[in-house]
Amino acid sequence: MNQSKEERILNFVLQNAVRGDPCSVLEAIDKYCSQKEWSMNVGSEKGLILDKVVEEVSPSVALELGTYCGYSGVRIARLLKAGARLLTVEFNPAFAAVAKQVFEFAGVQDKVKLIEGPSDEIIPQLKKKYEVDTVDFVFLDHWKDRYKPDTILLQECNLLRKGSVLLADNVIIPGAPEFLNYVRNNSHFQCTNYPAHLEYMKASDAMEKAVFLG
Ligand SMILES: O=C(NCCO)c1cc(-c2ccc(F)cc2)cc(O)c1O
Ligand SMILES: [Mg+2]
Repeated sequence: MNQSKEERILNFVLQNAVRGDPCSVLEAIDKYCSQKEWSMNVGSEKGLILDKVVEEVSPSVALELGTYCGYSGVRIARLLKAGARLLTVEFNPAFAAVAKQVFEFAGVQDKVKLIEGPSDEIIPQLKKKYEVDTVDFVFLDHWKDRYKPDTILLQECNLLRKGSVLLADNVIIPGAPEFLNYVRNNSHFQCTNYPAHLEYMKASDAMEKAVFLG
């Protein structure tokens, strides 16, 4: 049966990266997706913005919505302090299967809990089923029309605390206009825009940071 693009990316990692070396996994994915097949990983330019925000927040509990092949999950997990953890949510089972193997190859599997299913079902389970009190950092990179409803749901489930940081990918391409309007016109969020480019392309994109003020 023909391989999927995501399986081709995984195989390139297995053959070109170094087991247990997260940076080599990121480099391999960026090399494959810039030279062979474009794919929707956050990439190295926006990845540096992600790194800086994660280092600034130094989260004990990080949440990622939209795992895909695990590229941003590896980026986040490699920066977590001892004992900190990343919960990452992926709706697509085929993507989740690839991401699981990427996390294991990178050696970050002990810091990462990969949860398969729709974010609107999983978010309300985080406290009781996944033993979360509040989340310190959220990376939004899933379906763009889910950014706003899931931000509201996180608040309704009391998962945000004063200072919780949301970082959203793709607020220009594909775009998340409802989310941008929501957080930018909401007195409970302090927003910052980070202009960049679409991964592996010249087109403009941006990330938006929204700090919850409580
Ligand atoms: O849909 C996305 N993510 C959720 C997947 O479950 C996504 C899409 C794109 C993109 C696609 C097609 C195009 F033409 C331009 C951008 C980029 C991204 O970074 C993304 O995260
Ligand atoms: Mg994205």
